Amino acid sequence: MTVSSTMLDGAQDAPSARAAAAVGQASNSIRFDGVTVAYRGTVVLDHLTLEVRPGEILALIGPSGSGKTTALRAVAGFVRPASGRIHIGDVEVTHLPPYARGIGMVVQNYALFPHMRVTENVSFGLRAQGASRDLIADRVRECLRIVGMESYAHRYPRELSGGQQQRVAIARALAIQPRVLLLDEPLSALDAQIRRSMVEELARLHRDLPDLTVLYVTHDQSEALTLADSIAVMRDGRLHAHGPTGPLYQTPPNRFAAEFLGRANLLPVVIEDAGYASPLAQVRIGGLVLSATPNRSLDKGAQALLCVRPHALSLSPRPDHDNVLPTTVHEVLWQGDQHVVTVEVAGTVLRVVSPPLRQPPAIGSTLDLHFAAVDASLLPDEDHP
Ligand SMILES: Nc1ncnc2c1ncn2[C@@H]1O[C@H](COP(=O)(O)OP(=O)(O)OP(=O)(O)O)[C@@H](O)[C@H]1O
Repeated sequence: MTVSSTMLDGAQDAPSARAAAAVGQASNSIRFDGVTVAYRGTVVLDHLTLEVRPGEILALIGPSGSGKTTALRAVAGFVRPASGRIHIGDVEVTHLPPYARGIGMVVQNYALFPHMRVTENVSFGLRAQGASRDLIADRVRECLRIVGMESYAHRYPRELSGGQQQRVAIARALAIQPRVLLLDEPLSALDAQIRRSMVEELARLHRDLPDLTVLYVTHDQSEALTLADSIAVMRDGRLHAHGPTGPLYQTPPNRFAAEFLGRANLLPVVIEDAGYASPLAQVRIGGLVLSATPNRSLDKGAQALLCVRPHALSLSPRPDHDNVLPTTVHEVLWQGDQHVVTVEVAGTVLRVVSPPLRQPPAIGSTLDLHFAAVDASLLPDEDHP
């Protein structure tokens, strides 16, 4: 499943070549319109409608088996949808063969040709397209420069580390100048430290190539939050949430998205004032009223979940923190660069992440938490619809 072997092998017939040229000319968005994929009658991608806008990185995240790779393979042309349509730019590619779609692809296990040197691996797609020697030399040099691998051009894959092999795989995918780059868990075979530096490199790569549209499949929410302009959350073959990264993290639309995008404290509350006439909603927990960012789908009297991220809860008052929540301390953990304090309020356990504390609170003591209404969003309580 490599870009070189599977997508570029073989001669292109004339209509496919024309379509490929058209894909190259059109704007470089990726659009799924009601795409359904089934394996032996089992639906694994269910009416996916989603757009990756030109030049953005969209991270497709979700648990194992949620359909992320299937969606990406449908764009690549390795999976044929049972229904729905896929466009790259203005061109419908649903029925085009993989090599005619104008895409680059990088998968988890590098998939470099072991018997070819780095240069030959990177130039493979261009050679299959019949590009001139001068063009190939220029492109290979440029792509190896982009991924910082110029000085390894004559090595074989076995002479490279995992991170270096993945850089070569990225250079190979970029060599054909794709409008769209598909990345399927590209970092998951690497150890944690190299993964972090590769995330930074991918962010730099995207700054260097701002027109490149990237569909990035990962199950790692921190990679998605770091790299992506927008995030789509999948579950059981369905799209569960989609939006720009910051707002989606800050105001997730449902419990699954809130918890999949990072640690979320979810406190059951009742809507006291939905906030239609004011910038903030008011919610009640026991005898206490707190303010939060309104959710237009939640009316007065509805049961809801107040969502606050652990680092948005503070142990001391701040001028912009308008909410005070009295709690009881359950546990205090020092983790070097931070303290994690677990507290309880009205039967719900909350997690607070704080910079290291000189005087951590005692277990069993009462502790006021402070937080800003803008850091508190409201979700429907699916257990009490
Ligand atoms: N070729 C296939 N034949 C039959 N079932 C398949 C095939 N490929 C994938 N599936 C099934 O489709 C569902 C979705 O798989 P997919 O690989 O898209 O999930 P994913 O979200 O990418 O998971 P992971 O994070 O584990 O890679 C799974 O239940 C999987 O078992």
